[in-house]
Amino acid sequence: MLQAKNLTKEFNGKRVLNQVNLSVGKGEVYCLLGQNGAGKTTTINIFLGFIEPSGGHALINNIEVKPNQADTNKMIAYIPEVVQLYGNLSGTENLDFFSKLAGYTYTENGLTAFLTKAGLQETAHASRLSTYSKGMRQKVGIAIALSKKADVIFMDEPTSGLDPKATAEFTAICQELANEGKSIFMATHDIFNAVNVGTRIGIMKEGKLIHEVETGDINAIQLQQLYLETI
Ligand SMILES: Nc1ncnc2c1ncn2[C@@H]1O[C@H](COP(=O)(O)OP(=O)(O)OP(=O)(O)O)[C@@H](O)[C@H]1O
Repeated sequence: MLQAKNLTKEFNGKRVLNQVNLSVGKGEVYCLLGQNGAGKTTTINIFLGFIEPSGGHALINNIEVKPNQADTNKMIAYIPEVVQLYGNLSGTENLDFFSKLAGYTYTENGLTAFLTKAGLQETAHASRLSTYSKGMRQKVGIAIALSKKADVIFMDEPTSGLDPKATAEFTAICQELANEGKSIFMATHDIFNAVNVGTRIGIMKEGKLIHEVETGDINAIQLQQLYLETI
């Protein structure tokens, strides 16, 4: 579903991604760890078509990603650390707006179903976004991803600043999405959550993917040790 082949990026002659190879299949959750500046967001930005690689290939469903390319853009969704929504619109109205922007129109019931599936309690659907917590905003972000029928969901530090309950809810939703066949690619600093939600974990250092481990093979303490030895 998602593949990086020798992905390389330079900014002003400085190499920030160096021959990165990775793949995320249907139903997999890939968690990418690495220090600040390791290259995690740059990797995501190439897949989102925000920036062009200097070398190598980024593929979604075997189609090469190019900036502003509708083909791959319609297969993906992006959930940033803080989901940007309209504060004076409700959850339902935001979802209606953003799903229409992606070319989909749903009935009120359809919108409600996406929000509920994303874990947003029904009493909040009609409330203005300005009253939502960070975790609730992310649920609207997930509902938008579902409404776009995205195959691949990119997330950048999605659990940063979430309380443990919101993190656990978020993890459960990610697992459900993966069970339904979505591919999830997540940049994170949260080692514990990576072990909980990930099927595979990558550790990046200075633009290179140094380690890849299957989560079945490692616990959080071991992963923390490997991370500290690596970075
Ligand atoms: N537009 C840009 N122009 C120049 N340098 C950039 C640009 N974007 C990123 N970089 C540099 O590329 C490197 C990788 O940055 P990136 O944001 O991908 O790291 P990261 O692993 O996501 O870090 P963080 O955990 O802080 O989000 C850093 O040295 C950063 O300064």
